[in-house]
Amino acid sequence: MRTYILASRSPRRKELLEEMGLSFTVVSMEIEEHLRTDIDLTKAVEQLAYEKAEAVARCHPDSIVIGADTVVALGAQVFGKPKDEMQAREMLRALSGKRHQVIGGVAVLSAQQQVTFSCVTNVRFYPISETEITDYIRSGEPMDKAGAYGIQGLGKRFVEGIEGDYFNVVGLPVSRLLRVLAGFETENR
Ligand SMILES: Cc1cn([C@H]2C[C@H](O)[C@@H](COP(=O)(O)OP(=O)(O)OP(=O)(O)O)O2)c(=O)[nH]c1=O
Repeated sequence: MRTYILASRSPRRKELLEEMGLSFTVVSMEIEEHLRTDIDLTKAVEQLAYEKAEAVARCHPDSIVIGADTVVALGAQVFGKPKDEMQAREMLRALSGKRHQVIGGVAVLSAQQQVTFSCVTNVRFYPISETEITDYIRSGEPMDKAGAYGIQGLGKRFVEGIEGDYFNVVGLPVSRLLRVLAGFETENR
């Protein structure tokens, strides 16, 4: 039986996988996250997930390594994690009253097999006032999250509606991932 490694520092991804009863360790490598703009956005996000997983898989060839990446797309604009509070404010202003896509890329790698996939969830925000934005930034919640919000936290107050996988927004499309992992299990038998 192979061991699983989650190649991510995200506490949300760890929690989501733990809730599913998967036994795994966390090993993450610092990689330079560069989102390609010459390919389709979903493919570029998958590629980042792949790079995160591959950096760890190289040192752990006997494990099944899971990498993930999440970005927020508003038309042609793509938001990762805000660099500072000013950028968080700009992202929240842009998302206010609009519908955006949360794109999650996932890569699962073993020595024998590599699967990458992406998941898109539509999220619509109510209009958000400057005061709400200021209060929200003061909470500290936006700073380590793509699009500067956390749907699972105080950020839920902005959400008018959602279409698609909620858990993809939180950081990991767990149900699809478990199905992919089941394929790796079969391969191991
Ligand atoms: C939109 C949204 C994102 N997020 C989080 C999920 C991810 O942790 C983060 C996006 O940043 P990522 O760069 O995808 O991941 P990370 O830096 O947290 O972790 P690692 O690269 O080590 O895997 O935003 C939420 O927690 N809630 C939300 O509603």
